[in-house]
Amino acid sequence: RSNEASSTENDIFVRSVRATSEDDSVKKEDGSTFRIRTTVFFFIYGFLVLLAFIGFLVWRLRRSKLKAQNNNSYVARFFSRISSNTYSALQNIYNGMRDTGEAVPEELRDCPVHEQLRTHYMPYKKKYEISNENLEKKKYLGKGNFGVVRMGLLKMADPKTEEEEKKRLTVALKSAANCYDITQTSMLADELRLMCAIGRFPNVLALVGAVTVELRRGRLLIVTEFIDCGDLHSYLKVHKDIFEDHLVEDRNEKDEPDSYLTPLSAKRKTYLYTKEGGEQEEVIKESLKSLTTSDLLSFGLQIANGMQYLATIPLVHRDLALRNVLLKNNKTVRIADFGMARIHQTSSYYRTKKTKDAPIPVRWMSPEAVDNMIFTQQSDVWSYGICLYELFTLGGLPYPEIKTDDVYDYMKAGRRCSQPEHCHVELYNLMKLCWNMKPELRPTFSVIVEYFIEHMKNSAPQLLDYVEKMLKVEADNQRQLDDWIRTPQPVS
Ligand SMILES: Nc1ncnc2c1ncn2[C@@H]1O[C@H](COP(=O)(O)OP(=O)(O)OP(=O)(O)O)[C@@H](O)[C@H]1O
Repeated sequence: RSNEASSTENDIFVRSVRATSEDDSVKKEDGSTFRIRTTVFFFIYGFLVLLAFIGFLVWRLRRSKLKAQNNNSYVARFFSRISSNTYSALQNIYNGMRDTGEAVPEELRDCPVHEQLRTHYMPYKKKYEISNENLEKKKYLGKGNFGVVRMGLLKMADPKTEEEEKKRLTVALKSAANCYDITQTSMLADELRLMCAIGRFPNVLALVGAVTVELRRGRLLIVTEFIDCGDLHSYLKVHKDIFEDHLVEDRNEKDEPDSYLTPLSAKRKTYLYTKEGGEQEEVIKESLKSLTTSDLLSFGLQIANGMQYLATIPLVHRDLALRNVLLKNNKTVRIADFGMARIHQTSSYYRTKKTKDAPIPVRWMSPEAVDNMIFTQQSDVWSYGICLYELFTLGGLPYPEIKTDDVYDYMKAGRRCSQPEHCHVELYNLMKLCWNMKPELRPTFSVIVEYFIEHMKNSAPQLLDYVEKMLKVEADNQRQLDDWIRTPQPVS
């Protein structure tokens, strides 16, 4: 039995050995199948990756070929569309803008800048050049007589830190509506030279820089600060319904003359800055959803302030109207649009535009400017008086009851716009001074600013302080624009 038992154990042993060797051979078989499968898998995978890579290379190659073709056809289109005359005209504009380094001759120094524009003494300053790569074009903002304006983002030219690298400045980009139109490009180039000469001032739209490298191909871009709330005229019209009149009968000084400047005026009014309980009101709410007489007063002073600066250059604006004054969300304003179309008034371009689509704005123009199209600081002062009328009627049309064709005869006959409802009599008196038939008897912008300051010192001193503070902040902001265009200095 013991022999039987041991033979059974041997059998089991032999079986188990046989089984183990069978398992091994199965495992070996499995292993090699696995290896074959893996190799095939990697081979197919690698082949697919290779195919994809080749596909990508072919795509890149075709794309760059297409691009080159497009560029060539753009250049071909450009050269086929422009005649050699146009090309040399663009070359002339380009040359005319360059700084020759010559000093302005004595006799030209006090000439209005529009005169100086005809010479090469008012050059484009190279420090304003911006690399196209640092600009990103954004949405369309509007179109003027000869230019198209878009919003853009500007990258710092020479960022010093990671934070500066990421920063972007929102700007406005102005280009010619049709870059093959020599008149438009030349107006744009003149506007750029003019803006270089104007420099920076809180109530005047500031130049940030320009892209001029492709000017000989008709491409010129003026980069200005972005003023976010549109033009002042539209703002007043839209916000008419929320307007609050701060002008009240003066209850405190009944025995005093009606006005310190015009003692015989019928009404004595002052601006109210206290609530019922005697609590002090904010002079101006920064929110655009609030519009009061104080805001109108502040806008009037700011426009006069900007015009006073332009007059010192000396620059005649020629198209001063609230539609050409831009508003920022902190309620500061910028005079924009320096009347380039008017300088080119002799060109047929100007005439077709102004007679067909944009008639001469006779309601804003002084009689002598309508008569002979001669613009001076005094004709700007007349237009400023009209701006005051627009302000205090909340965007009302000057001479509303008169047809455009009859306006000239109406003002020639000595008739003027009537006193707006929300306007202090002293400010209406100022308007009438601006509308003197004799240009030499109208106040200068310096006198207008002084008049305003005097008026505010007497009736709204808090407001005067407030406006002065706002303008200091704006001057600082404009100074910082240089940081965006400052290019890396070569290491000495
Ligand atoms: N710096 C800016 N910031 C924000 N918007 C602007 C700026 N400049 C212009 N715009 C917008 O673009 C529009 C067109 O401006 P642009 O100065 O070209 O034309 P315009 O004043 O209507 O006409 P023109 O210069 O031909 O007399 C303006 O009405 C304004 O709404």
